[in-house]
Amino acid sequence: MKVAKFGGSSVASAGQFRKVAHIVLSDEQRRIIVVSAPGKRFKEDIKMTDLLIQLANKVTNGDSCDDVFTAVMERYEEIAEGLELSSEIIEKIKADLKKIIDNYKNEPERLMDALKASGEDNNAKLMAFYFNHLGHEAHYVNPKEAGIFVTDEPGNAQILPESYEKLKDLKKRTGILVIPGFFGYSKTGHIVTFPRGGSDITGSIVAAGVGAEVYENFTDVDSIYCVNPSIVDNPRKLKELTYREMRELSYSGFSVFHDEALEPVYRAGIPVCVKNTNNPEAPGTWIVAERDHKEQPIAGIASDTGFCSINISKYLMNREIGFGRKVLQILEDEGISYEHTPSGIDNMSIILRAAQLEGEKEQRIIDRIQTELNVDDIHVERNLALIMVVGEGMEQTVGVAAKATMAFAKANVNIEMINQGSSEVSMMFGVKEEAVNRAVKALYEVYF
Ligand SMILES: Nc1ncnc2c1ncn2[C@@H]1O[C@H](COP(=O)(O)OP(=O)(O)O)[C@@H](O)[C@H]1O
Ligand SMILES: N[C@@H](CC(=O)OP(=O)(O)O)C(=O)O
Repeated sequence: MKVAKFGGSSVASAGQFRKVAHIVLSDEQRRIIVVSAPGKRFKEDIKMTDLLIQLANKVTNGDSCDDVFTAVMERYEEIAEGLELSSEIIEKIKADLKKIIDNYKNEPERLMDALKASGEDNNAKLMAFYFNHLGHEAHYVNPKEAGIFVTDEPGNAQILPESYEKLKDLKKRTGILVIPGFFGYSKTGHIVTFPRGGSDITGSIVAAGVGAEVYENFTDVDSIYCVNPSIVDNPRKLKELTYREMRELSYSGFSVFHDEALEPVYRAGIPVCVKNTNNPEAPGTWIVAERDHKEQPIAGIASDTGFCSINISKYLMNREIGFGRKVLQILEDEGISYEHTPSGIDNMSIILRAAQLEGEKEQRIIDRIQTELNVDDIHVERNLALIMVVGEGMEQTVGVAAKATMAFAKANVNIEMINQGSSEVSMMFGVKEEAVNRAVKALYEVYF
């Protein structure tokens, strides 16, 4: 049995629905499919999830929301009409949306999650309806019925382990099962969404639950490339990646696959195949436990912007037992997660996503570190980008770092910080945001 997830771009229009049906029906092992909400049809288009977020915000703020409601409905109408489906399904979707707004209009967090989830939920209903219309047995399966139980953290759900036992029952069912991605149910029965891009997570959970032979992740590119194709034209395609490599790369900027989607399939030993809905004949990229890395020690280069660094100096910091813990405790008190903490004898830097450090919070943290730890200097450096060079062969290959520093020098990029050694498969470089694409291109030249 195969579990196939179709991303937003794969289910964005009637034409894309047809391609999905063709792919699913061409292999009888593709028994369970997970769908996202309609994604972008063209570059400037708005994803359904973003429309639904706008809708939730308007309802919460008491603003008129007729325009966004209409825009949401138009997306489904366009798909249903293009597939020549009866209007009955559209009426159901409209009624469902109205009910959500009515039920949760005074609970902003629940409203947001329920509306976000409705994007995938209604698309799954539409997809199952389409298969039926084509004369095939297909069933929409709600995540509660499937057994996807999650923590009650709105917008940030995590799977509860007991889900896996219940998910096994899906194997007994007949026909094509269509499950909406992106959300599960809390133990108290509330809809809770995964982080953005989380339909990949649903697909992985379902694949692990039913012990699928493969988890196929259908998207809009022929493969995973060794570098983001919007930075380098026509980069090298990757045939294979290990789970470890993919986790590091997706966490650090390869948005094609969600980093949290690897854990369930990794634990269950299920290979992932990333494929293109628009070109299903292409072999795609396999994510597996091990790969032969002799020929290609470096798998990829990922990058992301929007980081900052809290730089702290204190003379004799090295003698002060517990200094690092106290700094991190202050961040924990403020609910802040950090990425890296490079340190020297009298210095420590904490690198984190800049969006977490805004307004009063920033000042409060600086004041606390200053007064409670009596530091000599503390300042925040903004506009940082992180670049991650990732590869299983990195440890056994001499000169990986040297190649990178040479490439940076040639491209006139100043390295703000380096972190190597804590992960066996990656090396991190911090650079100024304005230099990041130049730096990535230079790295691509030396490694590929
Ligand atoms: N290294 C990479 N390899 C392939 N695609 C990448 C990479 N890094 C970023 N991407 C982007 O990921 C996109 C696919 O992911 P996403 O937009 O989430 O698709 P979907 O609509 O299938 O969920 C690609 O169109 C591409 O722009
Ligand atoms: N629709 C959700 C979840 C998701 O996974 O979407 P996509 O498959 O388009 O990345 C989002 O936009 O975040």
